[in-house]
Amino acid sequence: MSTIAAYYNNKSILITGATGFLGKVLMEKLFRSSPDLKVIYILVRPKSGQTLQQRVFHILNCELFKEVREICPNVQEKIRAIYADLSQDDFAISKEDMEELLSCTNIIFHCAATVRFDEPLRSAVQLNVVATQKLLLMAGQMPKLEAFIHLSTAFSNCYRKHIDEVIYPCPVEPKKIIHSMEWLDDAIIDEITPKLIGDRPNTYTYSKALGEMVVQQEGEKLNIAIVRPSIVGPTWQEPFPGWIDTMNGISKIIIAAGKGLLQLQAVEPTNVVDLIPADTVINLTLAVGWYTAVHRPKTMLIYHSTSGHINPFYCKEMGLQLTATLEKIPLEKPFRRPYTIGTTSTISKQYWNTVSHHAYAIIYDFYLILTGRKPRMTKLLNRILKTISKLEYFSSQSWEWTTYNTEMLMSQLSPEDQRVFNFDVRHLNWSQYMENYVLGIKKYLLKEDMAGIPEVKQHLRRLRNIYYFFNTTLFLIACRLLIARSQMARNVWFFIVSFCYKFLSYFRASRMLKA
Ligand SMILES: CCCCCCCCCCCCCCCCCCCCCCCCCCCC(=O)SCCNC(=O)CCNC(=O)[C@H](O)C(C)(C)COP(=O)(O)OP(=O)(O)OC[C@H]1O[C@@H](n2cnc3c(N)ncnc32)[C@H](O)[C@@H]1OP(=O)(O)O
Ligand SMILES: NC(=O)C1=CN([C@@H]2O[C@H](COP(=O)(O)OP(=O)(O)OC[C@H]3O[C@@H](n4cnc5c(N)ncnc54)[C@H](OP(=O)(O)O)[C@@H]3O)[C@@H](O)[C@H]2O)C=CC1
Repeated sequence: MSTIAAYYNNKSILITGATGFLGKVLMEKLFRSSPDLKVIYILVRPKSGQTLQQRVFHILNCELFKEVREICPNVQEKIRAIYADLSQDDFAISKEDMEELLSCTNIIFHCAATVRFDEPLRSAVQLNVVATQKLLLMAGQMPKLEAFIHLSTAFSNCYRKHIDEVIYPCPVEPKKIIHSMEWLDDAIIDEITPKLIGDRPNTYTYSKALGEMVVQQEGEKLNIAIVRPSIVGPTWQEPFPGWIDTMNGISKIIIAAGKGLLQLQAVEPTNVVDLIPADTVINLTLAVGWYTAVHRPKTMLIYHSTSGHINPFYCKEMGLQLTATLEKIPLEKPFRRPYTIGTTSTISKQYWNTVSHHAYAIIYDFYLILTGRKPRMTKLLNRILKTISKLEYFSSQSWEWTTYNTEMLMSQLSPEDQRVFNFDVRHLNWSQYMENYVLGIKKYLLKEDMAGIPEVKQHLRRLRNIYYFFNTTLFLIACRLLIARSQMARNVWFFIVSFCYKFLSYFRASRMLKA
C-alpha cells in the first residue's frame, strides 16, 4: 500500500476552504486514497440560503464524489462540518467545536482565501492574512498537530520574473498592515492601496504574499509548509479527467472564446501559460503533508506546483488547440465561430478590438433592433472585456519558477507513492488536456447537454456561411464604391478582369490542343 495513503488513515484532518474548487478535490482524494481516515473537519459558513448540512450534502452528491460514494458509503459520517466564518474575529466557532478541534486535529490544510483580484484591501487582508494568523494561533494550541500546510499562489511574488521557493519579504511588515486596517477608514485604505501593493497587480497577490510572511513568522514552532500552485485547471486524471466547477483561472477566457464573444486576448504567442491540473496540486499537497509530518524538515519548505519549466505550454499552441477543440466540442448558443488572435501590441489590440469585437456587437445589436428585440450585445461585450482586462497582467507575461523542493520530494517517494500521488507533469499531453478542459467546462460548469452538440455544429456551419456571405458582400460593396470613385481603381479592376479572361482563354486553348 502507498505510504502516504497509509499515513492519512486514522487521522483527524482539518480543512479550511473545503467548499472551494481545490478543497473539494482535496477531500475527494483523501477519502478515495485513505478511506480509513478518522474524520475530516471542515470549517464552513452558510451561503446562498443553504445550511451547512445542505452544502455538505450538495458537495457529496456532485459528480466528483461518485467513486468515493462507492468506496466509502459512510463518507457522510466522516465529515464534521463546523460552523465558522473566517472573516470574523474568533471565526464564530462555538466553544464545544473549538475544544474538539484543538484536542483532536492531526493535520491542517489551509485552503480558504478570497481569490478575487479586485477585493478591497481590507477584506483581502482580513481573510488572507488575519485569518491565517489566527489559524496558526489555533494550531499552536493543538497538542496532536503533526503538520500545517498552507496553500498560497505561485504569483504571490509576480513582480519578479524568476521566483525561487523562498519567502520574499514585503516592505511593510504584515503586523503593521493588520494594525493599520483596524483604524484606517475605507477611503484612506483605497488611497494607499496602490502604494502598498507596489509592483503587484492586485490585492490578491499582495495579501497572499503577506499571508506567507505571517506563516513564516508565526509558524516557527510548528511543522509547517507552503504549496504554491500557478494557474489551476481541471483535473488531469483523477478521479476522472476534466472536473472543473470554477470560473476562476482561465475558464472565463475559454467560455468567452467558446461563445464567440472573445477573439482577442492580450498574449504574446511565444509566452508560456503556466497551467497546472487540480489533481496534480492536490497530490503534491498531500505528499507535502506526509513529508512535513513524518520527516519534519528543520526549516519551513515552500513547494512550487508549476508546469512551465518541464512541460511548457505555449500561448500560440494553446490558442490553436483551443480553436480546434471548440470546433469539435462547441459550447451552446455561440454568437460567432470561435477564433483566437493573440497580441500584446497596443495598436494591434485596438485594431482587432474594433474590428472583431465592437463592430460585430454593434451590427448584432442593429440586427436585434431591426427584428424588434432589445439590443444587449454591446453591453455584454463591454462587461466581458472589462473582466478579461483584469486578467491581462497574467496573460501578457511569462514567469520562471524553480522547483527544487518539489523535485526533492518526488525523489523521496516510493514508486507506489509516485503512482498514487502523481504530481509529475512531464507526461501531461496538453492537447488531450485542453480537450478535457473544454468538455469539463461544458459538462460540469455550464451544465450543457452533450446530446446538443450536433445541433450546435449545424448552427456553427450556418454562422460560417453567414460570415462568408457577409465578408464577400462587404468586399464587393467596397470594390464597387472604389471603382465608381477612382480612375486608378477602375484601371486595376479592368487589368484584373482582362488578366483573368486571358488566363482562362489560354487554359481552354491548351486543353483543346492536348485533346
Ligand atoms: C483563449 C482565447 C482567447 C483568444 C486568444 C488567442 C490568442 C492566441 C494565442 C493565445 C492562446 C490563448 C491563451 C490564453 C491564455 C491566457 C493565459 C493567462 C490567463 C490569465 C488568467 C489569470 C489567472 C491568474 C492566476 C493567478 C493565480 C491564482 O492564484 S488565481 C486564484 C484564482 N483567482 C482567480 O482566478 C480570480 C480571478 N477573477 C476575478 O478576480 C474577477 O472575476 C475579476 C476581478 C477578474 C473580474 O471581476 P468582474 O466583477 O469584472 O467580473 P465577474 O464578477 O467575474 O463577472 C462580471 C459579470 O460578467 C459575467 N461574465 C464574466 N465572464 C463571462 C463570460 N465568459 N461569459 C459570459 N458572462 C461572463 C459574469 O457572469 C458576471 O455577470 P453577473 O453575475 O450577472 O454580474
Ligand atoms: N484556483 C486557482 O487557480 C488557484 C488557487 N490558489 C489558492 O488555492 C486556495 C484555494 O483556491 P480555490 O479553491 O481555487 O478557491 P475558491 O474560491 O474556489 O475557494 C475558496 C474557499 O475559501 C472559503 N472562504 C472564503 N471566505 C471565507 C470565510 N470568510 N469563511 C470561511 N470560508 C471562507 C470559501 O468558502 P465559501 O464556499 O463559503 O465561499 C471556499 O471554500 C486559495 O488559497 C488560493 O489562493 C493558488 C493558485 C491558483
